[in-house]
Amino acid sequence: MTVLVTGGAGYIGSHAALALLDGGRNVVVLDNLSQGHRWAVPAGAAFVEGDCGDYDLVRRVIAEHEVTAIMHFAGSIIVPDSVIYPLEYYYNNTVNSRALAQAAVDSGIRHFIFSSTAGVYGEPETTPILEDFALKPISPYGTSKMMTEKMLADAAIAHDLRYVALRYFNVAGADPAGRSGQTSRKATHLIKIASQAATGVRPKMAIYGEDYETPDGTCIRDYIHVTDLANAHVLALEYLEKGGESDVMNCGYGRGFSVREVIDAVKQVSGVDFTVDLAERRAGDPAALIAGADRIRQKLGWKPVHDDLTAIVRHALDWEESLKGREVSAA
Ligand SMILES: NC(=O)c1ccc[n+]([C@@H]2O[C@H](COP(=O)([O-])OP(=O)(O)OC[C@H]3O[C@@H](n4cnc5c(N)ncnc54)[C@H](O)[C@@H]3O)[C@@H](O)[C@H]2O)c1
Ligand SMILES: O=c1ccn([C@@H]2O[C@H](COP(=O)(O)OP(=O)(O)O[C@H]3O[C@H](CO)[C@H](O)[C@H](O)[C@H]3O)[C@@H](O)[C@H]2O)c(=O)[nH]1
Repeated sequence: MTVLVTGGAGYIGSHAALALLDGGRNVVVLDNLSQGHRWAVPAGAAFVEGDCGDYDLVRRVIAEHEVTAIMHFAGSIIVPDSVIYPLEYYYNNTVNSRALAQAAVDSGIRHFIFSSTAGVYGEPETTPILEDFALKPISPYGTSKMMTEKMLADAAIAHDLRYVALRYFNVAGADPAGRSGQTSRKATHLIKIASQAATGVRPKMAIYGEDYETPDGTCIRDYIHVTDLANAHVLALEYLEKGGESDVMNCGYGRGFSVREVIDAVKQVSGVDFTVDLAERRAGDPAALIAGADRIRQKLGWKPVHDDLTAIVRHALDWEESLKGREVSAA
């Protein structure tokens, strides 16, 4: 019994692989290393370099490793890039997911966990955001994920496959034991950028807009620690194995912090007063995104243990320091 983790050389997938291994499961990682790093694959996991959209390869990996479940993290993740290169995003996130799902169904895989995003909701009129809100993505990235969710829903009706799509809010932090963290070659996420500014990897950073309708004028997001998120995946798999129905679930804590509060926390924890410029609003940023987070707690019994901005920032900073000297571009 082995779990196939696509994208397990990347940020969230490597943490999920660690959580699975910590729980005593066998893991095989399939990653094409387009963004991830071979060294980020946890030591106890088998590794296959290749594409999750390669149907024959996936069938072979499933057979050779006796895979019984799939966690699908592989994908392209940068929202503004998806606006510039939409067809590449639909290819990597939707077309390749279709091939993976086909290989899963044809191989008799019955349990599938999918990395979705709060981006499927677009700009909701009210917050917190519940799972049954209308899906109105405003980027090709969000649409590519929504399409994969729909494919899985239809496949689950037609075939002996059940799935959980986890809609992540803002993922941040790093493994508390320092075994993995955010290593993406092209950093865009706020806590990663601020950690790079605090550790001298970048000279300064900017706040994208201070004129939103929020208490301090900057955007509010629901930051979830990557280790709590990884554990949610393990619980989602156990839920399916116990016979749970296919479902979609938000992954967030149900509270938010503003961009300014996050930057203040990074400055406070690091003790570094790095330069912060004020820049124009970034296109497509909703003012506030907070998860309605009851469903995942009720259905999976998920109990987060790192719901603490200081801890999230501390772990992100520790990871950023540990990256110095490794082969990772800061761009
Ligand atoms: N980071 C976030 O805040 C966030 C938020 C919502 C959803 N997600 C989703 O979570 C998943 C993981 O994101 P991440 O932050 O760990 O990104 P990441 O870039 O660190 O990891 C993605 C991994 O997938 C690999 N990959 C990409 N395309 C592949 C393919 N076709 N075949 C095999 N491997 C491939 C990359 O090499 C990389 O190792 C993605 O699907 C992303 O859309 C992330
Ligand atoms: O250098 C920076 C980077 C970010 N921000 C701001 O910080 C906030 C958070 O931005 P991120 O880029 O960290 O995250 P997003 O909210 O844009 O998007 C992330 O969270 C979404 C859900 O909330 C989706 O899950 C999406 O896939 C994921 O990338 C935004 O207001 C952004 O404008 C800055 O001010 N300066």
